[in-house]
Amino acid sequence: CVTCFPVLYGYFRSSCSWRVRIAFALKGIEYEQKSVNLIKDGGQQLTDQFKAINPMQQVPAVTIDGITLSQSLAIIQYIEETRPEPRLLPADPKQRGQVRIICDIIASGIQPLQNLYVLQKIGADKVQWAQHFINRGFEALEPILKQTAGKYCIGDEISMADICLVPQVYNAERFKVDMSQFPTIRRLNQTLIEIDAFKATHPSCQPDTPDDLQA
Ligand SMILES: O=C(O)/C=C\C(=O)CC(=O)CC(=O)O
Repeated sequence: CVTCFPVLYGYFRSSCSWRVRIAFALKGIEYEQKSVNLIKDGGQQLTDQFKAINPMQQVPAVTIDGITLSQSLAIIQYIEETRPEPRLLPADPKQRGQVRIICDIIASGIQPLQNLYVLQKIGADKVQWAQHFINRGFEALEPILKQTAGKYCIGDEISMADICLVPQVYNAERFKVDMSQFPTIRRLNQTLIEIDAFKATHPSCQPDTPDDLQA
């Protein structure tokens, strides 16, 4: 359907689903949410029905403009290219490069190593494992952000870097990472989390958030 609202297949505390919710919110795009419960029934993402939507059997996936997209950054880039206002990538190519460093460190270098699938596969202590990879990534992000940040990750304009950072800090807090080691990341997160598009899309207030985790 080309005329109806985009549909986001996601899960309240999937950090990658949250990235897409923030992007929709920042751009003021109305969308419908369909919950894919990653825990219930052994994981609804593993059903044949969902596999037809995303063969990687992960959230998020989005149907929009008559096509189905998966992979949060691909989704956000599509939204950016088709609904350019307000922009989520700076005009300056150097700053765009910096945005992409932050996004890639998080989306390739941290989150995939601490996601549910990996934690379920490894025999090791889940919390220690997750902490290790989040710490390793944040140790790289901290000095980079110290150089690039203004009010937000890259200067004073919200970008895809901020969209990736906040949900990753949420995961860090979930895994009890000591955030006092990362003052720049912590400061940016505190600023961003007060902005409507980040607040309204928080895992604690989604349609599929369980009652005991509701804010
Ligand atoms: O524990 C659960 O309830 C299930 C999964 C998640 O929240 C999401 C992840 O696996 C990690 C992530 O999104 O970064």
